[in-house]
Amino acid sequence: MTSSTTGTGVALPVVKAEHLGLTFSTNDGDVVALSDVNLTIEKGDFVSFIGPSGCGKTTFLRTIADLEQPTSGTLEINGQTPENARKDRAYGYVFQAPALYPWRTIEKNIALPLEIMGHSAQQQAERIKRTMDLVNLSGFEKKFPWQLSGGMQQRASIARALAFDADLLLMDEPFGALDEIVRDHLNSELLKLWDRTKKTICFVTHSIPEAVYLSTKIVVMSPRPGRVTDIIESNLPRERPLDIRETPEFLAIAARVRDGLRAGHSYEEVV
Ligand SMILES: Nc1ncnc2c1ncn2[C@@H]1O[C@H](COP(=O)(O)OP(=O)(O)OP(=O)(O)O)[C@@H](O)[C@H]1O
Repeated sequence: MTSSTTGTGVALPVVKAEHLGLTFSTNDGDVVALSDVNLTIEKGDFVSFIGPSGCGKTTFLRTIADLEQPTSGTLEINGQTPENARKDRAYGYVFQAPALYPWRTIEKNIALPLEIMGHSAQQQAERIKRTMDLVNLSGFEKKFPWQLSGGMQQRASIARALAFDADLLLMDEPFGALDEIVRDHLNSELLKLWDRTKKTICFVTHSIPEAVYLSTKIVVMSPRPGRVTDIIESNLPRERPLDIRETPEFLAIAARVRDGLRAGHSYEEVV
């Protein structure tokens, strides 16, 4: 893996966007998905992106993952271009829907990218065991996706993304389709996993409580064109029981996120 420190040993930001813009050319004209986005994400940050539909959250994640190409500005991942970071397997990606192959067992789903990367059977088995443990799915290796609940399937997708052993995890509304109780549970598991693995996480959400509960940094975005309207640093402790959501400190951060969304004239659209 390419070094992510400068020559002087100073850690490089994991993500650095400067004046980043992305305009899609469509038959109906140009769509400005991202405009003048400036953002630095440091190693170990848990960054949530919140904003109404169409403000460019997914596009930003996809640009980090080299699935979309910026049309202006610069974007570096560990000091590299997105293309080189992708080749370096710098990130794991978790999609909104679990996207597991129904004809493969959970362990075979996790193994697939490892097979493609040429890992030996023993390496695959080790990684499958480690990541299944991390997401509390041990014992379900031989099950098929359709034999698991929605929350368990999403945990399996997280295990698959973790199996790359990348330091950066990109998560696009991974719990959006789950009911609130399952979501609470997975949020608290994800925080523990983040704490144990020291990964950097970029997390897209529509939920203010979810963003505040999870993040060290909350990026508030606004649409037409997609831009960053506020970046809120959270001073909540790293260890967060679920009832932290009732504390004045938590509510104060949530109020600031809400204000940021209102300032972008978009609050009414956020659920
Ligand atoms: N491939 C594409 N071609 C043209 N326009 C696109 C494309 N992908 C996204 N867009 C447009 O770019 C804008 C940003 O879309 P994006 O999916 O990033 O928003 P989002 O904030 O993630 O929305 P949501 O919360 O609904 O997922 C939208 O106006 C969308 O219609």
